[in-house]
Amino acid sequence: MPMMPVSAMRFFATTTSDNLHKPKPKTGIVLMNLGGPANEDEVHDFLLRLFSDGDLIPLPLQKYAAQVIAKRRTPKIKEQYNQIGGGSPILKWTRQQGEMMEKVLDKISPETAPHKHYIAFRYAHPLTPEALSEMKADGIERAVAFTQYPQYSCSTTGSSMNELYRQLQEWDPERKMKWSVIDRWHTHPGLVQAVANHIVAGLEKYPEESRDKVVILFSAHSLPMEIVNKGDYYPSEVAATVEAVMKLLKYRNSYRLVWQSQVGPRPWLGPQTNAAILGLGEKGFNDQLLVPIAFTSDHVETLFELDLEYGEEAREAGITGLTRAESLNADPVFIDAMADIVKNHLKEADSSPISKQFKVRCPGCTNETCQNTRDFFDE
Ligand SMILES: C=CC1=C(C)c2cc3[nH]c(cc4nc(cc5[nH]c(cc1n2)c(C)c5CCC(=O)O)C(CCC(=O)O)=C4C)c(C)c3C=C
Ligand SMILES: [Fe+2]
Ligand SMILES: [Fe+2]
Repeated sequence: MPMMPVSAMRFFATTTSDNLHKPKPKTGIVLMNLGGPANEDEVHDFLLRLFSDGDLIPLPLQKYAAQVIAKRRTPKIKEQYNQIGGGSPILKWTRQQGEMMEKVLDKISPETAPHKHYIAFRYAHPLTPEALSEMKADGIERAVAFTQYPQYSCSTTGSSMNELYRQLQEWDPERKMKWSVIDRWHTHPGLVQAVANHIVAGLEKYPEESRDKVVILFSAHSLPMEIVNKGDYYPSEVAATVEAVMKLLKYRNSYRLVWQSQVGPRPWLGPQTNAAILGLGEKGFNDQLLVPIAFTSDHVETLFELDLEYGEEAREAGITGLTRAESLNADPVFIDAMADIVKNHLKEADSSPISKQFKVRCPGCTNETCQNTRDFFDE
Protein backbone atom coordinates (compact mmCIF):
# COMPACT_ATOMS: atom_id res chain seq x y z
CA MET A 1 0.00 0.00 0.00
CA PRO A 2 1.44 3.44 -0.88
CA MET A 3 2.61 5.52 2.08
CA MET A 4 0.49 8.47 3.18
CA PRO A 5 2.54 11.70 3.39
CA VAL A 6 2.60 13.22 6.88
CA SER A 7 1.35 16.52 5.42
CA ALA A 8 -1.84 14.76 4.38
CA MET A 9 -2.69 13.41 7.82
CA ARG A 10 -4.27 16.71 8.89
CA PHE A 11 -7.06 16.14 6.38
CA PHE A 12 -8.37 13.16 8.31
CA ALA A 13 -10.91 15.40 9.95
CA THR A 14 -13.34 12.54 10.27
CA THR A 15 -11.13 10.25 12.38
CA THR A 16 -11.82 12.02 15.64
CA SER A 17 -12.70 10.40 18.98
CA ASP A 18 -16.32 11.13 18.07
CA ASN A 19 -16.12 8.79 15.17
CA LEU A 20 -14.63 5.94 17.18
CA HIS A 21 -18.17 5.25 18.38
CA LYS A 22 -19.72 5.37 14.93
CA PRO A 23 -20.64 2.08 13.22
CA LYS A 24 -18.53 0.99 10.26
CA PRO A 25 -19.77 2.81 7.15
CA LYS A 26 -21.52 0.56 4.66
CA THR A 27 -21.37 2.92 1.69
CA GLY A 28 -18.52 5.33 0.97
CA ILE A 29 -19.31 8.30 -1.27
CA VAL A 30 -16.35 10.06 -2.78
CA LEU A 31 -17.04 13.69 -3.62
CA MET A 32 -14.73 14.51 -6.52
CA ASN A 33 -13.91 18.07 -7.40
CA LEU A 34 -11.17 20.38 -8.58
CA GLY A 35 -10.18 21.71 -5.15
CA GLY A 36 -8.40 24.91 -4.35
CA PRO A 37 -5.50 26.12 -2.22
CA ALA A 38 -6.53 26.45 1.44
CA ASN A 39 -3.97 29.21 1.97
CA GLU A 40 -1.39 31.12 -0.01
CA ASP A 41 1.38 28.61 0.72
CA GLU A 42 -0.58 25.98 -1.21
CA VAL A 43 -1.04 28.09 -4.36
CA HIS A 44 2.16 26.98 -6.10
CA ASP A 45 1.58 23.25 -5.64
CA PHE A 46 -2.07 23.62 -6.64
CA LEU A 47 -1.03 25.28 -9.90
CA LEU A 48 1.77 22.76 -10.44
CA ARG A 49 -0.67 19.83 -10.20
CA LEU A 50 -3.15 21.66 -12.41
CA PHE A 51 -0.67 22.44 -15.20
CA SER A 52 0.81 18.92 -14.93
CA ASP A 53 -2.56 17.39 -15.82
CA GLY A 54 -2.62 16.47 -19.51
CA ASP A 55 -6.38 15.78 -19.29
CA LEU A 56 -6.92 19.46 -18.44
CA ILE A 57 -4.14 21.19 -20.34
CA PRO A 58 -2.06 19.05 -22.69
CA LEU A 59 1.28 20.82 -23.04
CA PRO A 60 4.45 19.91 -24.91
CA LEU A 61 7.10 18.76 -22.35
CA GLN A 62 4.27 18.73 -19.79
CA LYS A 63 6.33 18.25 -16.64
CA TYR A 64 8.81 20.98 -17.48
CA ALA A 65 6.23 23.40 -18.88
CA ALA A 66 4.05 22.90 -15.76
CA GLN A 67 6.93 23.90 -13.49
CA VAL A 68 7.67 27.03 -15.49
CA ILE A 69 4.03 28.16 -15.79
CA ALA A 70 3.15 27.38 -12.14
CA LYS A 71 6.12 29.38 -10.89
CA ARG A 72 5.35 32.32 -13.17
CA ARG A 73 1.63 32.35 -12.33
CA THR A 74 1.88 31.87 -8.55
CA PRO A 75 2.23 35.57 -7.48
CA LYS A 76 -0.81 36.66 -9.54
CA ILE A 77 -3.02 33.82 -8.27
CA LYS A 78 -1.80 34.29 -4.65
CA GLU A 79 -2.99 37.87 -4.90
CA GLN A 80 -6.42 36.70 -6.09
CA TYR A 81 -6.76 34.31 -3.15
CA ASN A 82 -5.56 37.04 -0.77
CA GLN A 83 -8.39 39.23 -1.95
CA ILE A 84 -10.97 36.56 -1.09
CA GLY A 85 -9.69 35.92 2.43
CA GLY A 86 -6.45 34.00 1.80
CA GLY A 87 -7.67 30.70 0.36
CA SER A 88 -10.32 28.79 -1.52
CA PRO A 89 -13.49 27.94 0.43
CA ILE A 90 -14.07 24.76 -1.64
CA LEU A 91 -12.91 22.37 1.10
CA LYS A 92 -15.07 24.03 3.75
CA TRP A 93 -18.16 23.83 1.55
CA THR A 94 -17.50 20.32 0.31
CA ARG A 95 -17.09 19.03 3.88
CA GLN A 96 -20.29 20.71 4.95
CA GLN A 97 -22.16 19.39 1.91
CA GLY A 98 -20.80 15.88 2.54
CA GLU A 99 -21.79 15.85 6.21
CA MET A 100 -25.29 17.16 5.49
CA MET A 101 -25.73 14.69 2.61
CA GLU A 102 -24.74 11.72 4.83
CA LYS A 103 -27.48 12.60 7.31
CA VAL A 104 -30.18 12.87 4.64
CA LEU A 105 -29.02 9.66 2.96
CA ASP A 106 -29.08 7.66 6.20
CA LYS A 107 -32.76 8.64 6.49
CA ILE A 108 -33.91 8.15 2.90
CA SER A 109 -31.80 5.10 2.05
CA PRO A 110 -31.56 3.02 5.25
CA GLU A 111 -30.72 -0.12 3.26
CA THR A 112 -27.35 1.37 2.18
CA ALA A 113 -26.64 3.15 5.53
CA PRO A 114 -24.48 4.15 7.27
CA HIS A 115 -23.09 6.41 4.56
CA LYS A 116 -19.82 8.27 4.83
CA HIS A 117 -18.43 10.90 2.49
CA TYR A 118 -14.81 11.21 1.45
CA ILE A 119 -13.26 14.05 -0.53
CA ALA A 120 -10.96 13.57 -3.50
CA PHE A 121 -9.74 16.83 -4.99
CA ARG A 122 -7.81 16.78 -8.23
CA TYR A 123 -5.28 19.56 -7.52
CA ALA A 124 -5.43 20.34 -3.77
CA HIS A 125 -5.58 18.40 -0.52
CA PRO A 126 -7.25 16.06 0.19
CA LEU A 127 -6.06 14.35 -3.03
CA THR A 128 -7.36 11.00 -4.30
CA PRO A 129 -4.76 8.90 -2.39
CA GLU A 130 -5.82 10.62 0.83
CA ALA A 131 -9.46 9.65 0.23
CA LEU A 132 -8.51 6.07 -0.65
CA SER A 133 -6.30 5.72 2.40
CA GLU A 134 -9.12 6.84 4.66
CA MET A 135 -11.61 4.53 2.94
CA LYS A 136 -9.25 1.61 3.31
CA ALA A 137 -8.80 2.35 7.01
CA ASP A 138 -12.59 2.41 7.39
CA GLY A 139 -12.91 -0.95 5.64
CA ILE A 140 -15.17 0.40 2.86
CA GLU A 141 -16.38 -2.33 0.51
CA ARG A 142 -18.98 -0.39 -1.49
CA ALA A 143 -17.90 2.92 -2.99
CA VAL A 144 -19.52 5.54 -5.19
CA ALA A 145 -17.47 8.05 -7.18
CA PHE A 146 -19.75 11.11 -7.16
CA THR A 147 -18.55 13.97 -9.33
CA GLN A 148 -19.35 17.39 -7.93
CA TYR A 149 -19.39 18.90 -11.41
CA PRO A 150 -23.05 18.70 -12.51
CA GLN A 151 -22.05 18.76 -16.20
CA TYR A 152 -19.54 16.30 -17.60
CA SER A 153 -16.29 17.47 -19.19
CA CYS A 154 -13.22 15.39 -20.01
CA SER A 155 -11.22 18.22 -18.43
CA THR A 156 -12.99 17.98 -15.07
CA THR A 157 -14.91 14.78 -14.21
CA GLY A 158 -12.98 12.89 -16.91
CA SER A 159 -9.67 13.92 -15.35
CA SER A 160 -10.83 13.00 -11.83
CA MET A 161 -12.04 9.59 -13.01
CA ASN A 162 -8.76 8.88 -14.81
CA GLU A 163 -6.89 9.79 -11.64
CA LEU A 164 -9.12 7.55 -9.51
CA TYR A 165 -8.54 4.68 -11.96
CA ARG A 166 -4.75 5.17 -11.82
CA GLN A 167 -4.66 5.40 -8.02
CA LEU A 168 -6.86 2.33 -7.57
CA GLN A 169 -4.30 0.21 -9.43
CA GLU A 170 -1.97 0.96 -6.51
CA TRP A 171 -4.35 1.25 -3.59
CA ASP A 172 -6.65 -1.65 -4.30
CA PRO A 173 -4.97 -4.02 -6.75
CA GLU A 174 -7.14 -6.91 -5.57
CA ARG A 175 -10.28 -4.85 -6.17
CA LYS A 176 -11.76 -5.36 -2.71
CA MET A 177 -13.84 -2.19 -3.05
CA LYS A 178 -16.81 -2.39 -5.39
CA TRP A 179 -17.23 0.89 -7.29
CA SER A 180 -19.90 2.66 -9.28
CA VAL A 181 -19.91 6.13 -10.81
CA ILE A 182 -22.19 9.19 -10.83
CA ASP A 183 -20.67 11.06 -13.73
CA ARG A 184 -23.25 13.84 -14.38
CA TRP A 185 -26.52 15.21 -12.99
CA HIS A 186 -27.03 18.41 -14.95
CA THR A 187 -30.83 18.22 -15.14
CA HIS A 188 -31.63 16.72 -11.75
CA PRO A 189 -34.87 18.40 -10.58
CA GLY A 190 -33.39 19.23 -7.16
CA LEU A 191 -30.38 20.98 -8.72
CA VAL A 192 -32.69 22.86 -11.09
CA GLN A 193 -35.00 23.85 -8.21
CA ALA A 194 -32.12 25.05 -6.02
CA VAL A 195 -30.66 27.23 -8.78
CA ALA A 196 -34.12 28.60 -9.62
CA ASN A 197 -34.68 29.49 -5.94
CA HIS A 198 -31.38 31.38 -5.85
CA ILE A 199 -32.36 33.28 -8.98
CA VAL A 200 -35.72 34.26 -7.48
CA ALA A 201 -33.95 35.44 -4.31
CA GLY A 202 -31.48 37.40 -6.47
CA LEU A 203 -34.25 39.02 -8.51
CA GLU A 204 -36.07 40.06 -5.34
CA LYS A 205 -33.22 42.43 -4.53
CA TYR A 206 -34.22 44.56 -7.53
CA PRO A 207 -37.14 47.03 -7.19
CA GLU A 208 -40.42 45.37 -8.07
CA GLU A 209 -41.21 47.78 -10.90
CA SER A 210 -38.00 46.97 -12.82
CA ARG A 211 -37.54 43.31 -11.77
CA ASP A 212 -38.79 41.77 -14.98
CA LYS A 213 -36.25 43.77 -17.01
CA VAL A 214 -33.25 42.17 -15.28
CA VAL A 215 -31.19 40.02 -17.66
CA ILE A 216 -30.15 36.70 -16.11
CA LEU A 217 -26.55 35.92 -17.11
CA PHE A 218 -25.73 32.27 -16.49
CA SER A 219 -21.95 32.08 -16.23
CA ALA A 220 -19.95 28.86 -16.60
CA HIS A 221 -16.19 28.24 -16.72
CA SER A 222 -15.22 28.28 -20.39
CA LEU A 223 -13.46 25.50 -22.32
CA PRO A 224 -10.68 25.73 -24.91
CA MET A 225 -12.17 25.27 -28.42
CA GLU A 226 -9.76 22.35 -28.96
CA ILE A 227 -11.63 20.43 -26.27
CA VAL A 228 -15.06 21.57 -27.50
CA ASN A 229 -14.19 20.38 -31.00
CA LYS A 230 -13.22 16.93 -29.76
CA GLY A 231 -16.89 16.57 -28.83
CA ASP A 232 -16.83 17.40 -25.12
CA TYR A 233 -20.29 17.07 -23.56
CA TYR A 234 -19.90 20.09 -21.26
CA PRO A 235 -21.23 22.98 -23.42
CA SER A 236 -24.47 21.16 -24.29
CA GLU A 237 -24.97 19.90 -20.73
CA VAL A 238 -24.47 23.39 -19.28
CA ALA A 239 -27.02 24.67 -21.81
CA ALA A 240 -29.41 21.87 -20.74
CA THR A 241 -29.16 23.00 -17.09
CA VAL A 242 -29.87 26.59 -18.13
CA GLU A 243 -32.92 25.57 -20.15
CA ALA A 244 -34.29 23.40 -17.34
CA VAL A 245 -33.92 26.26 -14.84
CA MET A 246 -35.54 28.79 -17.17
CA LYS A 247 -38.38 26.38 -17.98
CA LEU A 248 -39.06 26.02 -14.25
CA LEU A 249 -39.04 29.81 -13.97
CA LYS A 250 -41.48 29.97 -16.90
CA TYR A 251 -38.94 32.05 -18.86
CA ARG A 252 -39.90 35.02 -16.68
CA ASN A 253 -36.83 37.10 -17.62
CA SER A 254 -34.41 37.42 -20.55
CA TYR A 255 -31.34 35.25 -20.15
CA ARG A 256 -28.01 34.39 -21.78
CA LEU A 257 -25.38 31.74 -21.24
CA VAL A 258 -21.87 33.22 -21.06
CA TRP A 259 -18.42 31.76 -20.32
CA GLN A 260 -15.73 32.95 -17.92
CA SER A 261 -12.15 32.28 -16.74
CA GLN A 262 -10.28 31.82 -20.01
CA VAL A 263 -6.55 31.20 -19.44
CA GLY A 264 -3.79 31.67 -22.05
CA PRO A 265 -3.81 32.83 -25.66
CA ARG A 266 -5.63 29.99 -27.45
CA PRO A 267 -9.31 30.32 -28.49
CA TRP A 268 -11.94 29.52 -25.84
CA LEU A 269 -15.69 29.09 -26.00
CA GLY A 270 -17.49 32.46 -25.83
CA PRO A 271 -19.07 34.90 -25.36
CA GLN A 272 -16.86 35.84 -22.43
CA THR A 273 -18.75 36.84 -19.32
CA ASN A 274 -17.05 40.22 -18.86
CA ALA A 275 -17.48 41.20 -22.50
CA ALA A 276 -21.15 40.16 -22.33
CA ILE A 277 -21.73 42.31 -19.23
CA LEU A 278 -20.24 45.35 -20.96
CA GLY A 279 -21.94 44.63 -24.29
CA LEU A 280 -25.36 44.32 -22.69
CA GLY A 281 -24.68 47.44 -20.63
CA GLU A 282 -23.99 49.37 -23.84
CA LYS A 283 -27.30 48.14 -25.21
CA GLY A 284 -29.16 49.61 -22.27
CA PHE A 285 -29.41 46.58 -19.98
CA ASN A 286 -28.16 48.04 -16.73
CA ASP A 287 -29.66 45.37 -14.47
CA GLN A 288 -27.93 42.00 -14.80
CA LEU A 289 -28.03 39.04 -12.42
CA LEU A 290 -25.00 36.73 -12.70
CA VAL A 291 -25.73 33.07 -11.92
CA PRO A 292 -22.85 30.58 -11.51
CA ILE A 293 -24.14 27.46 -13.25
CA ALA A 294 -21.30 24.94 -13.49
CA PHE A 295 -19.92 24.90 -9.98
CA THR A 296 -21.90 24.30 -6.83
CA SER A 297 -19.91 26.18 -4.21
CA ASP A 298 -18.08 29.46 -3.98
CA HIS A 299 -14.54 29.59 -5.27
CA VAL A 300 -12.06 32.07 -6.62
CA GLU A 301 -14.02 32.46 -9.84
CA THR A 302 -17.19 33.60 -8.11
CA LEU A 303 -15.67 35.55 -5.23
CA PHE A 304 -12.80 37.17 -7.11
CA GLU A 305 -13.54 37.06 -10.81
CA LEU A 306 -17.29 37.69 -10.84
CA ASP A 307 -17.69 39.79 -7.69
CA LEU A 308 -14.48 41.83 -7.66
CA GLU A 309 -12.96 41.85 -11.15
CA TYR A 310 -16.06 41.95 -13.36
CA GLY A 311 -17.92 43.99 -10.74
CA GLU A 312 -15.30 46.72 -10.98
CA GLU A 313 -15.21 46.63 -14.79
CA ALA A 314 -18.98 47.02 -14.84
CA ARG A 315 -18.94 49.97 -12.42
CA GLU A 316 -16.24 51.69 -14.47
CA ALA A 317 -18.48 51.31 -17.52
CA GLY A 318 -21.35 52.91 -15.61
CA ILE A 319 -23.32 49.68 -15.09
CA THR A 320 -24.83 50.03 -11.63
CA GLY A 321 -27.24 47.08 -11.57
CA LEU A 322 -24.89 44.07 -11.72
CA THR A 323 -25.43 41.54 -8.90
CA ARG A 324 -24.80 37.81 -8.39
CA ALA A 325 -27.05 35.01 -7.23
CA GLU A 326 -25.63 33.09 -4.29
CA SER A 327 -23.81 29.83 -4.97
CA LEU A 328 -25.57 26.67 -3.80
CA ASN A 329 -23.07 26.00 -1.00
CA ALA A 330 -24.98 24.39 1.91
CA ASP A 331 -28.53 25.14 0.74
CA PRO A 332 -30.72 22.29 2.11
CA VAL A 333 -32.63 22.05 -1.19
CA PHE A 334 -29.34 21.33 -2.91
CA ILE A 335 -28.23 18.88 -0.20
CA ASP A 336 -31.50 16.98 -0.64
CA ALA A 337 -30.72 16.85 -4.36
CA MET A 338 -27.26 15.41 -3.68
CA ALA A 339 -28.75 12.72 -1.45
CA ASP A 340 -31.50 11.92 -3.97
CA ILE A 341 -28.94 11.53 -6.77
CA VAL A 342 -26.95 9.03 -4.68
CA LYS A 343 -30.03 7.14 -3.50
CA ASN A 344 -31.37 6.73 -7.06
CA HIS A 345 -27.95 5.73 -8.29
CA LEU A 346 -27.50 3.05 -5.63
CA LYS A 347 -30.79 1.44 -6.66
CA GLU A 348 -29.49 0.86 -10.20
CA ALA A 349 -25.75 0.63 -9.63
CA ASP A 350 -25.45 -3.15 -9.34
CA SER A 351 -26.71 -3.61 -12.90
CA SER A 352 -25.35 -0.30 -14.29
CA PRO A 353 -22.22 0.82 -12.43
CA ILE A 354 -21.55 3.52 -15.04
CA SER A 355 -24.02 5.54 -17.14
CA LYS A 356 -24.62 5.00 -20.85
CA GLN A 357 -23.23 8.47 -21.54
CA PHE A 358 -20.01 7.77 -19.64
CA LYS A 359 -19.41 4.70 -21.81
CA VAL A 360 -19.05 6.85 -24.94
CA ARG A 361 -15.77 8.74 -25.16
CA CYS A 362 -15.52 11.96 -27.14
CA PRO A 363 -15.31 11.21 -30.86
CA GLY A 364 -11.98 13.08 -30.99
CA CYS A 365 -10.46 11.54 -27.84
CA THR A 366 -7.07 9.92 -28.36
CA ASN A 367 -6.27 9.26 -24.70
CA GLU A 368 -6.23 5.51 -24.05
CA THR A 369 -6.51 6.03 -20.28
CA CYS A 370 -10.06 7.28 -20.90
CA GLN A 371 -10.98 3.85 -22.33
CA ASN A 372 -9.15 1.94 -19.57
CA THR A 373 -11.02 3.97 -16.96
CA ARG A 374 -14.38 3.10 -18.51
CA ASP A 375 -13.51 -0.60 -18.82
CA PHE A 376 -12.36 -0.66 -15.19
CA PHE A 377 -15.50 0.88 -13.68
CA ASP A 378 -17.92 -0.96 -16.00
CA GLU A 379 -17.32 -4.35 -14.36
C1 LIG B 1 -16.83 23.37 -14.37
C2 LIG B 1 -15.82 23.98 -13.91
C3 LIG B 1 -14.51 24.08 -14.55
C4 LIG B 1 -14.09 23.73 -15.84
C5 LIG B 1 -14.87 23.14 -16.98
C6 LIG B 1 -12.70 24.06 -15.90
C7 LIG B 1 -11.92 23.87 -17.04
C8 LIG B 1 -10.63 24.37 -17.17
N1 LIG B 1 -9.90 25.12 -16.26
C9 LIG B 1 -8.66 25.43 -16.78
C10 LIG B 1 -7.64 26.15 -16.14
C11 LIG B 1 -7.66 26.64 -14.85
N2 LIG B 1 -8.70 26.57 -13.97
C12 LIG B 1 -8.34 27.14 -12.77
C13 LIG B 1 -9.10 27.27 -11.62
C14 LIG B 1 -10.39 26.79 -11.49
N3 LIG B 1 -11.12 26.10 -12.42
C15 LIG B 1 -12.36 25.80 -11.92
C16 LIG B 1 -13.41 25.12 -12.55
C17 LIG B 1 -13.37 24.62 -13.85
N4 LIG B 1 -12.31 24.58 -14.70
C18 LIG B 1 -12.38 26.33 -10.59
C19 LIG B 1 -13.56 26.22 -9.67
C20 LIG B 1 -11.17 26.94 -10.33
C21 LIG B 1 -10.77 27.68 -9.05
C22 LIG B 1 -10.60 26.83 -7.83
C23 LIG B 1 -10.66 27.66 -6.56
O1 LIG B 1 -9.71 27.67 -5.84
O2 LIG B 1 -11.55 28.37 -6.21
C24 LIG B 1 -7.00 27.60 -12.87
C25 LIG B 1 -6.19 28.21 -11.74
C26 LIG B 1 -6.35 29.65 -11.60
C27 LIG B 1 -5.58 30.35 -12.67
O3 LIG B 1 -4.39 30.10 -12.83
O4 LIG B 1 -6.20 31.16 -13.38
C28 LIG B 1 -6.57 27.30 -14.16
C29 LIG B 1 -5.23 27.56 -14.78
C30 LIG B 1 -8.62 24.83 -18.07
C31 LIG B 1 -7.42 24.92 -19.00
C32 LIG B 1 -9.84 24.18 -18.31
C33 LIG B 1 -10.30 23.40 -19.47
C34 LIG B 1 -9.57 22.69 -20.22
FE1 LIG C 1 -10.59 25.91 -14.47
FE1 LIG D 1 -10.90 11.39 -23.26
